[in-house]
Order: sequence, then structure tokens, then C-alpha cells
Amino acid sequence: MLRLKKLLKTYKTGDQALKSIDLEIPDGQVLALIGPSGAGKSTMIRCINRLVEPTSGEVWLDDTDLTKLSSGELRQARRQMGMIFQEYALVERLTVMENVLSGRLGYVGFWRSFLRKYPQKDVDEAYRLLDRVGLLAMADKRADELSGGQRQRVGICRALIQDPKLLLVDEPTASLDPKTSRQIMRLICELCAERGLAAIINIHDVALAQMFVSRVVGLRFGAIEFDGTPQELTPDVLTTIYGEEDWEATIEKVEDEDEDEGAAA
Ligand SMILES: Nc1ncnc2c1ncn2[C@@H]1O[C@H](COP(=O)(O)OP(=O)(O)OP(=O)(O)O)[C@@H](O)[C@H]1O
Repeated sequence: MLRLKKLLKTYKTGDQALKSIDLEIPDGQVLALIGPSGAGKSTMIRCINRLVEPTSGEVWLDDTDLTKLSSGELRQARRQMGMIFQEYALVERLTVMENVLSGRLGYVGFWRSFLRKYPQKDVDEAYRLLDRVGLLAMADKRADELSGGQRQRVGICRALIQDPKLLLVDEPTASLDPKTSRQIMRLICELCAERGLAAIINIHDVALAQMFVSRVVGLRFGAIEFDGTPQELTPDVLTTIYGEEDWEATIEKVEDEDEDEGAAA
């Protein structure tokens, strides 16, 4: 269970990115975080694993308040939180396998990782994960030889090999075409269901969020404006979250797409 209590972030510039957020996410729940640009979505995700230091408030992962941890303790706690990024954050000159195994860096010692001597069970698990996401044949390719969708699959494997309790996912589809975006969202949600993993997915595309998750939280000006099911996300609610922004365009775009979902994007 993840619990945010009165989580607040004011940047040095004076920007109040989060205004006292209270939120509970039970084990196994996948939640989409939506809202207009600047609403505080990335800040919220990054405050949870303290890539951004919260100004005040608490972040409880099970029985631990992450905001109270020393840097050593935080390093340990971060193992429990896998992160998936928009720009994949792969090491381009390393192979797919090496990129996946880098997700174990929080577990193996410095010299072992420096010499790239990972335990055999980690290597076996990396192969299993690559097989699950349809990339087994690509294990020895360099990351810079992959398509965007393939890169994101590697990013997903790297996060999962950490064996996390929680996935923090920051705009996973922002660099992808609509069809690949759907495949990646489906994959993330299926993997969470298979593993009983909770996830927070920061996603711009409202229609994609509605297709795949059971709970949507809408942020506006750093506060929660909506918390409910995709079905409750009516045009009126969307207008309160986004203002008069033209959110309808994204919905039409996805509905017009054909539903042929190949695997190897
Ligand atoms: N490093 C920073 N320093 C100062 N202000 C920042 C910083 N990062 C974000 N902000 C401000 O905090 C607010 C929230 O930004 P954040 O990036 O969390 O929003 P977002 O909802 O993720 O936006 P987007 O969808 O455009 O990525 C914005 O007003 C932004 O300008």
C-alpha cells in the first residue's frame, strides 16, 4: 500500500507544484495520473521515490515513511520502486541484456556490476522477462538499434527485474505512435496484473488511460481535481481538469485507429 499524506512541493523558484496531496493506492492497483501540462504529475511521481525532494508531507510505502529515510536507507527502499521513463533512459552502447540487468544494480555490489558479473539467477530472470515482452531474439542487440516500442519494452524489463512493489511510470508512451502506445500500455497493465504490482502511470492521453486502468486521478494546479473510474470521467469532469483545453481531440484520434494489435512494435 502506498499512502501520500499532505504531500507538498514548492520549488526554489516559488512554483507550488503539489499542494497537500492525500492519496492511497492499494497493492495491485494501477492508477493513471492525468492533467494539463504543469499540473504536477511528474513532480508527484518523482516525490514518491525522492528524485525530487518533497517540501513537506509523508510518503508511506507499507510501514515505511520514505521522506524520513537517510540516503543509505533510501537507496535500499528504492529497490522496491521500479521506474519507467518517457525517453527510456537506456545506455545506448550497451546490449539489451546489459540494460535489463542494470535494473539489478541496487542489489549487486559495485565491483560485480562494474565487471558486469551478475548472478546467474539474474541473467535467467532477464531472459524470462525479455521472452515475456517479445524481445528474446534481441537480447544481444545494442540498445541504439531498437525501435521506440522495443526500447520501452527494455525499460519495462529493467524496472521489473528489480522485483519492485510499485511501478512509477512517467509518460511511457509520449514518444510513441498511437498503436505502439496502446501495446505498451496494455503490456504494462498486464504485467502489473500478473505480478500483483501497483503502478502510477503519468499519461497525457486520456483515452489511453480510460482504456486500460480502473482508477484515474486528475491533477490541476497541484491539487486532486478528480479521483474515480474511467467511466466517471465525463466531458464535464474533463473540462474541470483541463479547463477549456481541447481534450476531445485525443479521444477521437484513438477511436479512429484500427484495433489490429501486433506484438513486435
Ligand atoms: N525543477 C523545477 N524547478 C522549478 N519549477 C519546476 C521544476 N519542475 C517543475 N516545475 C514547475 O512545477 C509545476 C509542475 O510541473 P510538473 O513537471 O510536475 O507538471 P506535469 O503535470 O508533469 O507537466 P507536463 O505534463 O508538462 O510534464 C510547473 O509549474 C513547473 O513549471
